[in-house]
Amino acid sequence: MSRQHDTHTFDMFGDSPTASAHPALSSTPELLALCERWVARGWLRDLDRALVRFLSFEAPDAPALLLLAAALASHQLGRGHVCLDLNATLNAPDFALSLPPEGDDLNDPPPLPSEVLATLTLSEWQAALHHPVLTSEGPGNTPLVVVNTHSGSGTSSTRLYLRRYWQYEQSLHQQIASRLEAAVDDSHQELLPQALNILFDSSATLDWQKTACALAARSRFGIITGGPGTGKTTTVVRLLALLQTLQLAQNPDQPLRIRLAAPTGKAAARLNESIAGQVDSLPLARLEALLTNRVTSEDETRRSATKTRSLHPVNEQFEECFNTVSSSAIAIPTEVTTLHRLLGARPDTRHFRHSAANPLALDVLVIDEASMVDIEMMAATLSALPAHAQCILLGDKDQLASVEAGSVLGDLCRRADAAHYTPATAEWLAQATGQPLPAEFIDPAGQPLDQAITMLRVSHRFNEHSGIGQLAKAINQPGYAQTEREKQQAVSAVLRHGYPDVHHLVMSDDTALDKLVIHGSPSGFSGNGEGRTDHQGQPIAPPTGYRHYLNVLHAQRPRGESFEENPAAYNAWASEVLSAYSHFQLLCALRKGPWGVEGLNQRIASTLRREKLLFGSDYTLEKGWYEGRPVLVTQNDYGLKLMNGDIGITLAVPDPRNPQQKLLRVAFPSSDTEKPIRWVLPSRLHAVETVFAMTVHKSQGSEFLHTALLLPPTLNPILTRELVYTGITRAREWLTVVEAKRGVLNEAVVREVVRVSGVGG
Ligand SMILES: Nc1ncnc2c1ncn2[C@@H]1O[C@H](COP(=O)(O)OP(=O)(O)OP(=O)(O)O)[C@@H](O)[C@H]1O
Repeated sequence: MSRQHDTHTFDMFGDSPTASAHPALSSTPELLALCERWVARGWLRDLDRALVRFLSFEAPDAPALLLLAAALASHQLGRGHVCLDLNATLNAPDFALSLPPEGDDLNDPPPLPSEVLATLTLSEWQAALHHPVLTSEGPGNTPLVVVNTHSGSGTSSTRLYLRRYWQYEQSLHQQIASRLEAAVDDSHQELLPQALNILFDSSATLDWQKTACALAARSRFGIITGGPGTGKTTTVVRLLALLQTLQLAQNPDQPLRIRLAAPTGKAAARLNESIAGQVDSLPLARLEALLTNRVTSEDETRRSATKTRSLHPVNEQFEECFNTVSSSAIAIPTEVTTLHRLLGARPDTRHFRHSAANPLALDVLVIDEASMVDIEMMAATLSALPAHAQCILLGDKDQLASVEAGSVLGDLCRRADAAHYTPATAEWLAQATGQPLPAEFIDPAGQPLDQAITMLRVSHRFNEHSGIGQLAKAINQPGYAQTEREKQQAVSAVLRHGYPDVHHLVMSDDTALDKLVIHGSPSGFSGNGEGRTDHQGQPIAPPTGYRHYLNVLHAQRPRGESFEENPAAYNAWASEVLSAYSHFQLLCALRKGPWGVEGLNQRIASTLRREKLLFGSDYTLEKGWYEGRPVLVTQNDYGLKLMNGDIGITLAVPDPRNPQQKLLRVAFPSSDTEKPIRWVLPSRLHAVETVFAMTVHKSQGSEFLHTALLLPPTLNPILTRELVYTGITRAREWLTVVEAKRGVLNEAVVREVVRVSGVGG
């Protein structure tokens, strides 16, 4: 439902809405009544209504149109938008505001935004936003900020912010701009090409990983973005070795203090694991030799120098603080923390211990999974960085953004596909990396931010024979490169092509979904999914459904010994069950209704019970605890050492007081090699949900051997290109795309999340 707005219906007698306008546009009591109805229906939050009341109390003369805009700006914040975009709202009110929300049956609904705003013009709304007490166009202390922008093509747009979020955006702009302006000390940059050549094998084609390292090393702010398996982690580990080498060339006794962070505990744990593996393969000895040779030759030429410079492995105190690899002078950290911990979250306040007034003690900060960092956290983090520090963001710009307000990485990387490197950057890169840049990536009008971003473009996990990789590529083609129709055709072509790792399932009846969740529907893959090998020639386990982990659970249960007598046997069993669970995961877009997590969880539990894979009454299957119940942790619990996103499986173990009886315990994997399983009493778990079905939002940062992405039969504002992309890229080896009704996928892939903000634009 989109309509064009012009000023032709503008009231010739002034800025008030036309006579046919909805009464809530011109009367504050009517507007408050409308807000009440929207709140009662769950369309607005209490908070949104409270804001309107507060503003109308502070400024009784405020026009209803302004109050409405404030209510909607607050509503948009709750949906992840930093501000209200008036143009987008008027063009497609219900879509822009995602109303009615998911799960509303539309029985006797209150007026839809499209009805309320039907006669309103942009200029009427803009005019109503001028108010001396409530709004300003920037600095000041009004609760709201109006930002008008004019593009070169003559179009104007208006955004309304709650002041706090405008300030976050300003702070982010300033922080990034000042970091981009400040040059990194490059007195030892002549080492750069040599160190890069040690870290990267020579390549006949352009090595974007090498480019990324070079660019990130010359700036105090850098972004490395790329899809799954493009080597973000590999690159950043090499980058850290590079930065440390350049630093030690400058000052052998003062290694860089490097910290690694991620937005969630789960993401931090994942990076932790992959970094530890990657650091071992670094050519540290060759980098050290480069430094030592250099020190020696310098000393020879500068015979007058009194201080002999040599490389020492870093001292113990440094190691302890920064958890670095110790055997080398080139200290690379291996421990990843959450941003909350890094900044020093304090209970009951949104302020952190570290801020501009008390900056972090570090020289380099790497933030992984940066697409999940919201604007408030990003602004707080950049403010807490010392001026000299380098900040590097890693992430996939095309993934869904954080659930909180702001899509900072996506916004900053809007121009990353075409790179836009200036000729000066291209020349510098050619010298540093020995690789000339193709002309298509060079743009004399490139902006400073463009020069600090590298997009990794080659997936080392999905090659051209991988349907998962090809589908991700087809979905992600930038809008300027093709029409919507072309994108839909490209996506359909991948699905029709018959790639061995992708199964497209259009549900004709209910049994298809049941078969999928039980068996994984291997017959949907060529050769029943048998006989595939990975790039190292290792066999890939065929696609499975939930029967697999439940079979492991029942077949491998330790017999004869109690938990206390042989904890190792129970730990081994739980590890096998957890590993088998990671072979399959059903993802869906929605939370509510039969196609949402809630309905699907009930349905799948009943199906598995019918199959005699789960046992328990209906009640316990839906809500209670039963053996085999997989649960997802939805909030960090530092006491239990469980992180938001962790998955555990409920297992029955003999009761030590009466071994004939069973007790339920939830088994979670742990990184502690001594205690590989964390056994938790169900009663201690307060923030968990059953996870036979998981929303795509919750799946971010996780991967499953076989991922099935289920799309509901009708379109919904949640169904977008980013959601489909994020869902399919959770698949490591097997992907089933399930359409409850043919055509929904095609519609979804051409709908972009339009996160509204002024970041990056
Ligand atoms: N230049 C390369 N040549 C060959 N293999 C590579 C290269 N870079 C990365 N890889 C391999 O590709 C796989 C994925 O790399 P990596 O984990 O660094 O990617 P990523 O982008 O961080 O992945 P994710 O999306 O899971 O976060 C790893 O097995 C890694 O060893």
